[in-house]
Amino acid sequence: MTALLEVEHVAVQIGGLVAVADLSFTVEEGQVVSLIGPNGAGKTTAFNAITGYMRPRQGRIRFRGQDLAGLSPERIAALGLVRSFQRTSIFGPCTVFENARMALHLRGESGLLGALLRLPGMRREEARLREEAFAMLDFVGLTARAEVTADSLAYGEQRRLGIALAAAAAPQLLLLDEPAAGLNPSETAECMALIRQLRDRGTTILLVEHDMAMVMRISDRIVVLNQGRIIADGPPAEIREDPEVIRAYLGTSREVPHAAA
Ligand SMILES: Nc1ncnc2c1ncn2[C@@H]1O[C@H](COP(=O)(O)OP(=O)(O)OP(=O)(O)O)[C@@H](O)[C@H]1O
Repeated sequence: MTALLEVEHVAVQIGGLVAVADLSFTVEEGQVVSLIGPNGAGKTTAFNAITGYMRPRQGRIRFRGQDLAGLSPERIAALGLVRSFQRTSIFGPCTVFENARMALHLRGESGLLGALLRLPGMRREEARLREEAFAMLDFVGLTARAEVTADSLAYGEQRRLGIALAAAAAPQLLLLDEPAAGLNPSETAECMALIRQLRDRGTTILLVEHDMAMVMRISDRIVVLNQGRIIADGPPAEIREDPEVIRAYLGTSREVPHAAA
């Protein structure tokens, strides 16, 4: 069976610097795959290449068998490959509910313009979107916060809303860039539960994350990058014991870190 995402010998250059030297890995449908590595390893660059924000100098990226070369980020998102950003894409002055509803509109089913003009038939559509927006907020545990402005949410709540907004597009593959960054342990646990729920609903997840405890617990597979190259690819139990991974993270020390980096 073809993998959902196939990355083959991808290299990305930024100015004179080779940010990703030779990257090959696959993501199978239904899995949570984590891309990890020390600072500057090339993880964000890999995300940028996969989602069309940067053009690889060489190599091939295929999603559901389709070559993504030359496609814009919007086109790639429309194919079902969506990313969330390290800084969330929520709109602070709007309410949490309005953010959710906007994300559903942007998914493009009803058309924002039609909704704004309140064309005939749009009322029923609007009621359906409203219901769906509340279902989405319920899914991420933010129903009670629906009417507050997004910028008054606690940090962990903002991150959950950010994931919900990316998930609103009902992507087949969701790329999450450090979803647990800055979260406390209980917020991290909530974030992890949310990722599992998304996976259980049929969304495949590719994750960049520094919190190793989370990565070890949530991943089906871990791909380890160091200086733009893959040094290991396997299940968590294998990665934890891999001598090259241990060296990359800790120099001569013995263990891959368990706590947040
Ligand atoms: N806009 C840029 N201009 C110049 N160099 C860049 C730029 N973005 C990334 N780099 C360089 O490319 C390499 C890979 O960076 P990248 O951000 O992909 O790493 P990362 O693994 O995501 O790191 P981190 O964990 O710190 O986010 C690094 O050497 C970095 O300094």
